[in-house]
Amino acid sequence: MTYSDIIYEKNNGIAKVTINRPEVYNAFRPKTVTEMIHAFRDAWDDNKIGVVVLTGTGDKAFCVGGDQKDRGGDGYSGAGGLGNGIGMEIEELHNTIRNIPKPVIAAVNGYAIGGGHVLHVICDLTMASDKARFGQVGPKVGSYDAGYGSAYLARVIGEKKAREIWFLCEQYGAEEAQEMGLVNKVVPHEKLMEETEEWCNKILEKSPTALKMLKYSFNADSANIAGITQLAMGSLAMYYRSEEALEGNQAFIEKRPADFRKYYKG
Ligand SMILES: CC(C)(COP(=O)(O)OP(=O)(O)OC[C@H]1O[C@@H](n2cnc3c(N)ncnc32)[C@H](O)[C@@H]1OP(=O)(O)O)[C@@H](O)C(=O)NCCC(=O)NCCSC(=O)CCC(=O)c1ccccc1C(=O)O
Repeated sequence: MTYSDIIYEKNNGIAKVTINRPEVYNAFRPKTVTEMIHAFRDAWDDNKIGVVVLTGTGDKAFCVGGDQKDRGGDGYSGAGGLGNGIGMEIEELHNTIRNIPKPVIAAVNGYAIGGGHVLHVICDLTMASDKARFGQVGPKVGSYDAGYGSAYLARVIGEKKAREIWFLCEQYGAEEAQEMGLVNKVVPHEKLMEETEEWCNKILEKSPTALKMLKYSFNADSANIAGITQLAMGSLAMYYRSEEALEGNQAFIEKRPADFRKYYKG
């Protein structure tokens, strides 16, 4: 596969997947997601690779979720049978990052927002630049991730904080994210890749089979969330087709606040 939306590199046991759409803050479209799945599967298949790094191009954003300009009344533009009706194979990508039997490190170099935030949550470890910003925006733009994005987030940081993140849609700096257990380590922005590679090399000194079984064990305890994710993505596909969801999407594109008040009926 020739990649246009990502950069995929392999070096000394480390595979690096870089989302490469800086003009939209590394938002993903259907093609981006398909390319990411392909790259993660290659890293899975390659026995010389022991660890995968996920990051974004530039110093503005890691990833800000789905490309809102690619979304309309039928969900994202790749509409078809794959992807549970959403129009992109995001559920498959989430499961691939979860199930690849090698540690995946998110190197968060800027905004990790919306579906981009969900990606770092699913990764095994998160290394954050001191300039990184974290948050969910779904309810502001007529969207949600009620699978790993909420249920697994609550496992990671606890129910109260997870609910706050989704219900208030605020942003959190790197230090605050570390305090709530959302990231493992915060480093100076310019040292992000150096420090991430140091962790990769520490991991590569360990037994790959032990690491694989440990990842399976950690995953087993939250494996039911794969089922919740199926339901969540199926319901999201239906929600995307509603007037209420479209209002959020249109408001973002038109750079105006969404008017959701009219949907509080009674
Ligand atoms: C990321 C922001 C907080 C950055 O704000 P700011 O610094 O003020 O910069 P902006 O001027 O807003 O943005 C700069 C530039 O980037 C464009 N852009 C930003 N985000 C997106 C995007 N998601 N899609 C397309 N383009 C984007 C923006 O338009 C500007 O370009 P101009 O040409 O200058 O206009 C802020 O931008 C922000 O909040 N962005 C919205 C992010 C967003 O809506 N993400 C999707 C949320 S959906 C979700 O959270 C749950 C759903 C989910 O996870 C999911 C599940 C299944 C499939 C898909 C998704 C999914 O993520 O959509």
